[in-house]
Amino acid sequence: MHQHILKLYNSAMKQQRLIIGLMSGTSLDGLDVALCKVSGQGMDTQIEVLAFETVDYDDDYKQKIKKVFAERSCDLELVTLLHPWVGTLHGNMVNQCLAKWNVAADDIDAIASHGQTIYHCPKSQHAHVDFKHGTLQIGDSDHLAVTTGITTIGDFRQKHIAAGGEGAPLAVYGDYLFFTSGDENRILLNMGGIANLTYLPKSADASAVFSSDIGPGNTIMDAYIQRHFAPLHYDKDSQVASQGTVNQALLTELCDNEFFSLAFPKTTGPEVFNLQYLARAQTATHTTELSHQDVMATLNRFSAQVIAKAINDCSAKLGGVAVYASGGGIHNPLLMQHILSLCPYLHEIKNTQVLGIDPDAKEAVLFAILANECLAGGQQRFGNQAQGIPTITMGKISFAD
Ligand SMILES: Nc1ncnc2c1ncn2[C@@H]1O[C@H](COP(=O)(O)OP(=O)(O)OP(=O)(O)O)[C@@H](O)[C@H]1O
Ligand SMILES: CC(=O)N[C@H]1[C@@H]2OC[C@@H](O2)[C@@H](O)[C@@H]1O[C@H](C)C(=O)O
Repeated sequence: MHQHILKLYNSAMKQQRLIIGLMSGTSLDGLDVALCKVSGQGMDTQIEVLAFETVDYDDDYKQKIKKVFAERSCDLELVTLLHPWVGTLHGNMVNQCLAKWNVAADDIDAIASHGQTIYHCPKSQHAHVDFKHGTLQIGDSDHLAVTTGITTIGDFRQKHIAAGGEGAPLAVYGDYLFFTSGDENRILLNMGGIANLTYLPKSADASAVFSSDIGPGNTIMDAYIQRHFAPLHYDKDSQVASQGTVNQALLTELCDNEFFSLAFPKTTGPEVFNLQYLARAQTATHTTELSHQDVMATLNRFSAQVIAKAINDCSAKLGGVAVYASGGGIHNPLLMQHILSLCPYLHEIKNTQVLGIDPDAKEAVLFAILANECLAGGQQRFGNQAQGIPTITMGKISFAD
């Protein structure tokens, strides 16, 4: 037997595994690195986050990725070069975290790497009749494995598409295994660049569970701030949006997109919700002269409105519901205030910290759970295919040498 297969077998047989979950999201703010102690599998999965760090990207990374990110036309040579470059960079960032945490690479069973999405095009968002869903993450796992010396499981989304899903969101797999509660109906809400939610009835009925993207979380707000308030990357503590007034005509136009009338589950990305989307809405409503503060106030309300509508649609099915939020949007006070005001039956929106998971680490942890399933799971049946949750093992395995 090859030594790597033997080591994998031994990892799979352990009571507890150390898995590093990595997420590099659509906001391009940094690489989320979560060192997780994982035991069990399926509905018995237990996770403890031993250490978490967001390793910030420098301007060089952001500039390079932005040249290809969500672009229909771009330099194919650059894409080819970025694929190994991002993998090696992520590997170096993991090494940096391990040194800081004083943890040896040999003690880690696996890295679970999401990679960097550069283009996402579900069937609903492209016009090619010959093609179905597609999504592309760069940062090849072989480069991470060789750079860190740690077996790396990556490229999770392709199997989802191969098995009939749209490639996203994958949150449902981890959310269902880890956050389902027999005591209450739950919505797990993540507000990153794109917002998504997972619907978890307390019945734990797998056929009723689903995850769906909702629409923009921070992505258009971030892009607007980067365009008009550089070098700021985002509207820290809603400082800009709080100074403006919502423009109702623009808000109505922004909400007028067929994505919002598609049934759950569905997926989207910054390929649709971007500055061009905003510019078209401003032109249509003759609001191109609005102040930056008013535009930001309107964008903030827009995100809140689509998120609140999704929560309201789910809670109408679930009855009483508790919402647990994660992702950078929880740090945007105006956004949180708007969402609460649009869901009057909610007394509060908690965050996943009360369930034991740092809300900024949650997506990285989800990929650690997927890697754990790849290694030691595989017995869990998920809900029905129609809900976009095929029962599959995700992730490709890269060895260190
Ligand atoms: N203090 C803050 N005030 C306002 N917004 C904030 C604050 N901190 C973080 N954010 C927002 O959160 C964003 C980062 O969120 P997060 O890291 O969850 O996104 P992501 O994981 O890259 O996206 P996705 O989940 O779509 O892949 C920032 O770009 C910013 O918009
Ligand atoms: C294609 C892609 O990378 N999508 C991300 C993005 O960020 C949030 C939302 O859009 C979600 O669909 C997904 O990530 C999470 C982790 C998911 O798959 O559940």
